[in-house]
Amino acid sequence: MGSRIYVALDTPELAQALSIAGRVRHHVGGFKVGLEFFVANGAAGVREVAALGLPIFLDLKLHDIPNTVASAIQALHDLHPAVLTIHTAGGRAMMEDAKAAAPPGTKVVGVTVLTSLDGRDLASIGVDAAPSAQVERLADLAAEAGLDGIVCSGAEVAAAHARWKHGFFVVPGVRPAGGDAGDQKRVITPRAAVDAGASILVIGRPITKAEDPDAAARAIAATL
Ligand SMILES: O=C(O)c1cc(=O)[nH]c(=O)n1[C@@H]1O[C@H](COP(=O)(O)O)[C@@H](O)[C@H]1O
Repeated sequence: MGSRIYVALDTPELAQALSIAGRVRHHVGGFKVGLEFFVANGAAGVREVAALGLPIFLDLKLHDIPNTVASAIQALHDLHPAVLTIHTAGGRAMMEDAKAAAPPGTKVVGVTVLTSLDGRDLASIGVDAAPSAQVERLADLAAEAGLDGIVCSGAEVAAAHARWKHGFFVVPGVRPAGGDAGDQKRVITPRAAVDAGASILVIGRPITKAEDPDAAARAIAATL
């Protein structure tokens, strides 16, 4: 299989996204474009990144009533992303309708507990569970709803994988040993994430903010 590394092109600047993508493309498995890129550049921008020839992970983290989420996914149909995100917190009916609305071949994955949150953050929004327990609960719900997999931190992926053998597990919050966590609270090294069962790794700043993004991507790939 190709590299498990998806680079998060987190910028609203199309030229900058294309420049980084072009530099790293031989050492990564795909490109993730998220909210800031999509708001600024829309579907046309996504097509330009897709033209580089690697799979696209469209990270819109949709979270709304079922009809609105399903309609938004239908409106994205001709982009055919390899991976598309929604929030599991939208509930079972929303997840079912999202999956039904997605193009065949698109993996619809549900974000569980954002990697920028810890147990105290969950308590502050009224979730009386540790991140690990909450991820397991939401993973079960995502599997029941027919999603393809989930997004979770490296700390939870082994337990989630044990419960859901054929699930697709996306792990962000990935930092090479000693790397700056920034706003991430639940981080893991690339190697440990793969060993724990990650299907793909989402890596942004450790590659995109490096002086030489291609060298950074190569160095991370060499640890896998
Ligand atoms: O769905 C995601 O990709 C995601 C989920 C999550 O829980 N945490 C998380 O960081 N992400 C994304 O993963 C990327 C992480 O970027 P870096 O922290 O720069 O590596 C960003 O694009 C986030 O939007």
